[in-house]
Amino acid sequence: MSEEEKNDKLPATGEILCTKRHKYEAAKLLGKGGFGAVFLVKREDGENFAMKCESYDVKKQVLSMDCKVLRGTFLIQSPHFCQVLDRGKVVDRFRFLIMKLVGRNLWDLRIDREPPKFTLNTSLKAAEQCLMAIQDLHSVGYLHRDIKPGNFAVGRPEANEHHNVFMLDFGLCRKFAGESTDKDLRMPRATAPFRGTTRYASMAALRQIEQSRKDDIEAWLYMVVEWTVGFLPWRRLKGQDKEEVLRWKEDIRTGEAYEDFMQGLPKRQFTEIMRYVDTLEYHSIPDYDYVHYCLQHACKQNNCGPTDPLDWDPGSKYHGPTFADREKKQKIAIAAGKAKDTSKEGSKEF
Ligand SMILES: Nc1ncnc2c1ncn2[C@@H]1O[C@H](COP(=O)(O)OP(=O)(O)OP(=O)(O)O)[C@@H](O)[C@H]1O
Repeated sequence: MSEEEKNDKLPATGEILCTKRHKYEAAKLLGKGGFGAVFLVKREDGENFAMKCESYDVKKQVLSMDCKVLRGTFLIQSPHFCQVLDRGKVVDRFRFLIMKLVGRNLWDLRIDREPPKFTLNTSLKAAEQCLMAIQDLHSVGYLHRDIKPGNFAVGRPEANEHHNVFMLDFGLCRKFAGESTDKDLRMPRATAPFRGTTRYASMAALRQIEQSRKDDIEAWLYMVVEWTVGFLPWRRLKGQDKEEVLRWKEDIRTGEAYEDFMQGLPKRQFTEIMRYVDTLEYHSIPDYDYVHYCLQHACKQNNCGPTDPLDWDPGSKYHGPTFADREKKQKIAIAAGKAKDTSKEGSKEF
């Protein structure tokens, strides 16, 4: 099937899509995949949203996974996920969901810089938010399995959300908690087909071993290193070069390759994170607080202040969500007896 045939079922710019509640006009294509696309849409009241659509031709439906995951993260009121506001379908063509519109993704934001890297302050602050997003996703029982900079975006400046990082694209998510009432961890499969992006994939994923929470953290680490240094040593290798990328990832753990890899990074804290991640096993519950503590330590050692500005908003004090805010909010909610301590759910029950 040609690209055109694959996509001719998707909406055209200017097309009007109706749900039971609203009408939306497809205004602009924001991103396109094999059997799906994301559009900027305008609601009849003039408000802008993002519409993610999936063609009926798709072999494996993933839009329902986006929905399930985003319902879970909405229930815990995580600030790192877009709320789904509406959904619908155009029979025989595509299904769609309407969600909060966010801004630029963290791949594009880095690539546009000269040299293409973030300041250490920005890398560490974005790293903290992405870690919280991963922790929230795990707390509702899902693994992401495709942690990469293109799957994180900042909010829109018009909405004053550009200090907030959002996680996107749940098409490769997998529920790691069993369906039984005691929420046991699912049994790992003997081998698991590769899911993810070679450049950021964990060593276990590249070896086709069933992924678990630690693998999202390992991928997060490669992403943060790329932001900070501007590249990863295996940047020239392609998606199909899995064995070579795996060899690189093994090599950077010792000797000369380790020393080179740590160039330009807060060496002590990044070594601690890498060594810590390497101690984790399939069943391990990552100690997110410990990883966060290492990031905080890296900030302090390098004079990155809590309100130092982000690279994409150099004129304003940083006001994005932090670990400290989250703990404060939880304490207030728990004290008021209004909320369950869901952030720790993963660690207690799974
Ligand atoms: N809520 C949103 N607001 C604005 N832009 C978005 C939103 N969701 C996704 N996008 C943009 O559309 C692109 C594709 O989105 P997403 O990753 O969810 O879809 P996909 O079809 O699975 O894409 P891919 O195959 O590239 O991962 C993203 O990189 C992002 O730039």
